[in-house]
Amino acid sequence: MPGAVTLNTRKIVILGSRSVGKSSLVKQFVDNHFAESYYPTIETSATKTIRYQGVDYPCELIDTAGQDEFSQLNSQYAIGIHGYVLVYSIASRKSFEMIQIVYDKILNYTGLPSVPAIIVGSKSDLRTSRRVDAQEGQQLARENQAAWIEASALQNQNVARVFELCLEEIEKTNAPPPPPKSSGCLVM
Ligand SMILES: Nc1nc2c(ncn2[C@@H]2O[C@H](COP(=O)(O)OP(=O)(O)OP(=O)(O)O)[C@@H](O)[C@H]2O)c(=O)[nH]1
Repeated sequence: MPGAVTLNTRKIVILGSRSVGKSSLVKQFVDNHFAESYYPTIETSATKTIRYQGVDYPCELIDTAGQDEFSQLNSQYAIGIHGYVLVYSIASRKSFEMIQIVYDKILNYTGLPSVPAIIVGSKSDLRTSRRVDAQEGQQLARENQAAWIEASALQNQNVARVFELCLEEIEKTNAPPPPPKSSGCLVM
């Protein structure tokens, strides 16, 4: 049933500064379409099924308005959310610096030590205007136990990977802990 909420439904929120390409990533992923024109988002939601380890997960992708350091995190983006796509533009240091601020707001709101997340360096096609090195993105992700990738909605590069990796982060957290290692010694 289209749009039905099932046990497998996962809610993913896309956050980041204004104009970093959040809507463009979602549009490219869901509709295979890229628009040059810029319309600031208020909030939209789209659904697409993503497969992970042979299981289909209908994912609700919640595309948000751009944040700045003064924006308050809407409670809707903290409660009942399974995973986060945190987007900066590789051509904007300010948008990169916003990632930690937004991530900390999520932790603050949820009271959790970490949440399933992927940090995305968007507009990777803008090579000559690059202001954030790949290594910096990777390090930020490591520090926050998040995944990381660079993507271009314009060139449709790594766009599907963004959402697949986010789902992977979510399901890693949901996975039961591995069985304890056998010591080779059985205590009866
Ligand atoms: N070169 C390039 N431009 C992009 C890319 N993705 C988005 N853009 C452009 O960047 C501008 C902003 O894109 P949006 O997707 O609307 O950005 P947003 O983050 O949703 O913006 P807000 O709704 O204000 O938060 C638009 O003019 C897009 O065409 C990309 O991968 N490469």
